Amino acid sequence: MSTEERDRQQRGVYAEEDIPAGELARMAEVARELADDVRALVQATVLTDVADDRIARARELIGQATEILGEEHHERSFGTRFNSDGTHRSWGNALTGIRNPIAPPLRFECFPDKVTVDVDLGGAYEGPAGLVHGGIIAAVFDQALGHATESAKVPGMTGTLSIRYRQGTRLGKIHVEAWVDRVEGVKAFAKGELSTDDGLCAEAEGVFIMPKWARGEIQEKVLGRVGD
Ligand SMILES: CCCCCCCC/C=C\CCCCCCCC(=O)SCCNC(=O)CCNC(=O)[C@H](O)C(C)(C)COP(=O)(O)OP(=O)(O)OC[C@H]1O[C@@H](n2cnc3c(N)ncnc32)[C@H](O)[C@@H]1OP(=O)(O)O
Repeated sequence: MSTEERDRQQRGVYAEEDIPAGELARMAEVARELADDVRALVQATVLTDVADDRIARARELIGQATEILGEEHHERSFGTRFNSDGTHRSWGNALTGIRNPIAPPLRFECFPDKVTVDVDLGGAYEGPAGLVHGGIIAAVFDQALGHATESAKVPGMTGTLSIRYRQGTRLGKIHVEAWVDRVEGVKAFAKGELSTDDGLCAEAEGVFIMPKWARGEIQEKVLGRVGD
């Protein structure tokens, strides 16, 4: 596939919608509840200690649920949908997506100078025994620093991300802060810190770049709207 064809396809993932606010709120509630249930299922799967016959029964039920959910579905991914009311939604996002059970999910608070997020990472996010997986920490930072750039109206895709793991992050509650350090043209340099009751656990810095294919129309849309 040529670069032009790939860029065209990538721009096409950004869909336009016209859903009334009340209907959107209802859809969000349904999506959240389903993802919460499946997240609980993931946690139960990791931690279960029941006998084989109970696992076989659970698998039967999970199979039925998967079949029902698959009756109608999006083709490949949820993408980002721009609504006529000025919001956009990325409900499939692996870290924040409200209908994605893989997402912890992260819910950011935005301040003029930074974004913050508090989340409880349970047994499904384990790396070293009892500790959060380093790749999960990197993913959380990627999203948090990315969110800081979006909040500061200089959004971009991750060009480079580096992380300094200072001490193991115990499974449980984490607090993350991220902010934009400086901007140079299409590049936003962001930084972040992750802490727990044990203190500072990891620090990150990264470069977020508005890609060539998104400069212009898509850039304007993203900058002009709020979303989840
Ligand atoms: C709708 C708009 C879409 C974009 C905005 C997103 C909206 C944000 C919305 C919501 C935020 C939510 C938060 C998201 C968080 C999650 C983020 C991720 O997981 S992103 C997935 C992982 N990252 C990738 O897959 C990137 C893959 N790489 C690329 O696409 C390109 O290589 C890209 C965009 C990084 C740069 O390519 P070029 O062609 O568009 O830009 P060129 O013109 O070559 O470079 C511009 C400048 O950047 C430097 N640069 C290029 N690549 C770099 C790199 N990897 N690291 C550092 N600098 C780099 C260059 O040297 C140049 O600098 P000089 O202007 O000359 O000073």
